[in-house]
Amino acid sequence: FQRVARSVDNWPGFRTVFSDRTVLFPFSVRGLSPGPAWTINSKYAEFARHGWDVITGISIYPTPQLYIADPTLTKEIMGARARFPKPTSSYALLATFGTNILVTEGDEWKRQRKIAAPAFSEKNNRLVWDETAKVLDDVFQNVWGDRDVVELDNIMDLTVPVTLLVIGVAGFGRRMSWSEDQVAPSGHSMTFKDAMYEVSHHLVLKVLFPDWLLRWGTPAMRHFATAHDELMAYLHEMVVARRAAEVKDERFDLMSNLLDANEDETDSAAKLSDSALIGNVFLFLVAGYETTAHTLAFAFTLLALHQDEQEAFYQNLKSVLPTDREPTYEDFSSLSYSLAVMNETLRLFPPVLAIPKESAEDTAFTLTSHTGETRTLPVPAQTYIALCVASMHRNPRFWPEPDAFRPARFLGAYNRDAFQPFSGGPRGCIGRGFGETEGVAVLTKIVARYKVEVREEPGWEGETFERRKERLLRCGHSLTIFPERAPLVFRRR
Ligand code: HEM
Repeated sequence: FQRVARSVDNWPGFRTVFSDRTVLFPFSVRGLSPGPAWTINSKYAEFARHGWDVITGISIYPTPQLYIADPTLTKEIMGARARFPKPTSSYALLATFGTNILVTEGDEWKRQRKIAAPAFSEKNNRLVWDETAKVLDDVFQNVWGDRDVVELDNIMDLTVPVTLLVIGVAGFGRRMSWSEDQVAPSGHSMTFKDAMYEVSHHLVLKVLFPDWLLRWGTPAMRHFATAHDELMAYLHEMVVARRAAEVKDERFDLMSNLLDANEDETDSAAKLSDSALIGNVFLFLVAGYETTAHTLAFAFTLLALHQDEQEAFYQNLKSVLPTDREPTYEDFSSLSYSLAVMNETLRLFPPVLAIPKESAEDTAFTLTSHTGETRTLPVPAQTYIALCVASMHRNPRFWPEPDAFRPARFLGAYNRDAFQPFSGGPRGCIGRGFGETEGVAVLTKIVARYKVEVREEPGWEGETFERRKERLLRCGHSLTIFPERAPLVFRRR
């Protein structure tokens, strides 16, 4: 412990038994562990307390950890892939369906990214918009019908199914409707939607328990094991069906694009194996819906809490779409307010709280403290580095009133390096366009039609605004963070 602390020159930070990465101790207990979600729970406070935008973590791990909330250093590390590669073990649980672009590094990552990148094309973004619009029209007409007031026990009951339906069709060419997909098709014991939801929400079980225990354990474990098998079977079927299709009609969903790019690869050594194809398809599925579903859930909750901000957003939508015309993909560039609402939500609640990197070699950073002191921090090889975007997004040096919800701050100039919900550099999010297109389409179409409010519930009368905000925005944590329970009302305008 002393040796590890000395290796980083006793730089201030956490001194705990467990680190925030210890899966078997995922709690925040003073002196024992900061807990896995400390960056969102304490926001910027730990950095403010120590007076530096870089702090350390010394624990039972044999190597130190660095936590960074400084934009310039964050950008430098994201841009230098060879010096600061990804510790691929951090994402071991996302490799359970096969190797993929997120869990690889070096030449293997390059090979996979080359084949995966063309899938995220402009044509795919257009498809995302059109399909999102269709899913929402189905909800408006067939699920909410002519009701003027729709009450939801939890906003996730809307955003999760919508984003699953969108990734189903724009990711895999599998069109489903809200009500049709309630019954499992023959040969399956679970619907695709349910299998996907269960697996991504409880993926951590796969790391904690061996397969035999999952199959014979508690009902919850067995349910997870079944969902895992079902999802694997669905993914195989989808790849096989697409391969076997006699006529390959022009399709722009991610999976078709990925399979086409793999078949077009002339260098057979560069082609992806079946396992890598399934692994990437699974990754697109998880990365493609959960991040966006959770961001939209926070966005609607924030809009419901901040009626004045919602009104400003709505007035802007009326000016962009004056004749109550339905928005189309061509409107995307005019819908900068919708993107600003999404960005402000991503600033306050970035789904990926911290981006993991490690130092490939011994190096050092020269840093300046909040009081102007300059010091050099030695960084030994194999130091684990967490780019704490959730804390950086609340750093008051770059974000005035950092805890306030103010979408308009994204309409003017802002420090782009201090806003990294999608990471950046060569390993930045490949699905950013997909996520932004879907997010803007959902926010625009719903807020143009419905006013969103917090549902009044018995037992909470007389609650202060601060208390209500705290209750509705309390975070749960699966692969990404989400609002634990936010009951909202959608009122027809
Ligand atoms: C709000 C939406 C989204 C957010 C905030 C987000 C965030 C991120 C972040 C932070 C990373 C970097 C992770 C790391 O380096 O450890 C990442 C990578 C990735 N994302 Fe996203 N993402 C979003 C939507 C999507 C969507 C819709 C897809 C696909 C349909 C997607 C696919 C991927 C893939 C494949 C990678 C790995 C890229 C690589 O390592 O080369 N993401 N995303």
